[in-house]
Amino acid sequence: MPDIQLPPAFESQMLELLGDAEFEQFKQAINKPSRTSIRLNAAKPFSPSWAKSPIPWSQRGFFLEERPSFTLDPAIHAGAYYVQEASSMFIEHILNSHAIPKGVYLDLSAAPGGKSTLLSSYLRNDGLLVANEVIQPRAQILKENLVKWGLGNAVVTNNDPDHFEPLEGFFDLVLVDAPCSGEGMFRKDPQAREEWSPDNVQLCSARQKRILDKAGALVRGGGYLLYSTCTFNESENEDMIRFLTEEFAFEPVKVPLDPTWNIVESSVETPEGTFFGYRFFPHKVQGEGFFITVLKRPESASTLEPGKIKDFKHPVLKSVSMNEERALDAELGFDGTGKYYTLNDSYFRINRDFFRHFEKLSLHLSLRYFGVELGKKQKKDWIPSHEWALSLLPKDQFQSHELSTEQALEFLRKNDFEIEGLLNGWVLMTYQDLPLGWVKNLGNRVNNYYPKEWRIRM
Ligand SMILES: C[S@@+](CC[C@H](N)C(=O)[O-])C[C@H]1O[C@@H](n2cnc3c(N)ncnc32)[C@H](O)[C@@H]1O
Repeated sequence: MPDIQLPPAFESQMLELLGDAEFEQFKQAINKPSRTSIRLNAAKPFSPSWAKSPIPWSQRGFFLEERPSFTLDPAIHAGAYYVQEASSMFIEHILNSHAIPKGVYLDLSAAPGGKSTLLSSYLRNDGLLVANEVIQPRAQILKENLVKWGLGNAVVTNNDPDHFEPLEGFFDLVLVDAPCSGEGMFRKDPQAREEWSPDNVQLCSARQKRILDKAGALVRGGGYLLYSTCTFNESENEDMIRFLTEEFAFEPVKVPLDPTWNIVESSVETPEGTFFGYRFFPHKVQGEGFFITVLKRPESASTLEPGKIKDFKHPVLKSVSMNEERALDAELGFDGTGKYYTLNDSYFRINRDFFRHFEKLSLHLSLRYFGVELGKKQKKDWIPSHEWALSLLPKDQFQSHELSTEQALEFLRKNDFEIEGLLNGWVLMTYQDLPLGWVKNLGNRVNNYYPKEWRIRM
């Protein structure tokens, strides 16, 4: 493979940042293939034999020896793991090392959803994640990935950062994983190299300021802002720390590092004190280029409580009466911790602890998905949704059937295939005990209900 050609202006920039000797190591590193890594979903037990080398700053992240054909592994379609670049998993270490309080989190630039699945796992039942993506088709992919992850604690929205203005001071944590010039992706992504220019860096930096100008105000008193990019230059990184501290009251947060991790800490002096950034260089860590900083809003900063909405009125969402909720819990074998809504005759469930937050959000944002969609009711029968199949919610009233790898792949291709010994009705298909979706046995034939738009084509 010929050496990767780098834009000359980028070479000068990196030489300045790293010095001669280290720049040589950097060039050598980006000419080597990147290492594939995955993060397991703790809520969906699965221990592949091929996940042996742990990523030091992550409890569930593993490097793989080679890149398998993920599409042909049914477990990935069941949400048992997510393919994620190792440096990004550092967010897990930030959350755990500071025991950052759970609550209502916002991932403002969330698609395709790697960091949202991480935040969703951290929050479990003690929080609500708003995963937002401004570009509509990307919001769809984000929804799909969170549905597969299955924790039911996320709301997917499709909004511009400007639309969040009525929610200033509402979030316990805001993550801005900003669109950037992508210098850290040069090894993996030739397009990032072709599109790079000093002018583009300045354009990205101006856009990041516009995003942060909104995002900074969304964090409640005592809450946290995480800002990250996959680029190395200071204009898109340290300059954003300066900008945030000029525009808003923030306190610095230092992240404890193990020196063997080789993550490079930078410091930024401001009138508010010394702030910190963390850089991942491919010649120092086994991951792609990444930068992240953590800032904390002072306790005295303004906070927006969700308040009590007396009569929840929404153009398309309807809340379900208490009586019907009790009946649903009894019928479905749920534990009573959920609150239900209907949308186009389909039932949705969210964690009751956060329903006030959810209702407030729903009045300001463009919802693409929330909680778990359960499906529709026809008289006494349920037409269960695919989302319910992939969620952690009980599905005890349905029979289930374990598939072999070949059968699971046929199911995921949405092909018809022979299954012996099924009772009539809805049957949950599982692979290594992980739910994959539904079939309906009509007696004379079995219909495959895997969503058409998700089917695999290999
Ligand atoms: C680095 S990617 C996010 C990756 C994602 N956080 C993950 O871990 O999977 C940046 C995202 O920002 C979105 N974006 C683009 N322009 C934006 C803007 N003006 N405001 C907010 N987000 C924007 C892009 O569509 C893209 O999905």
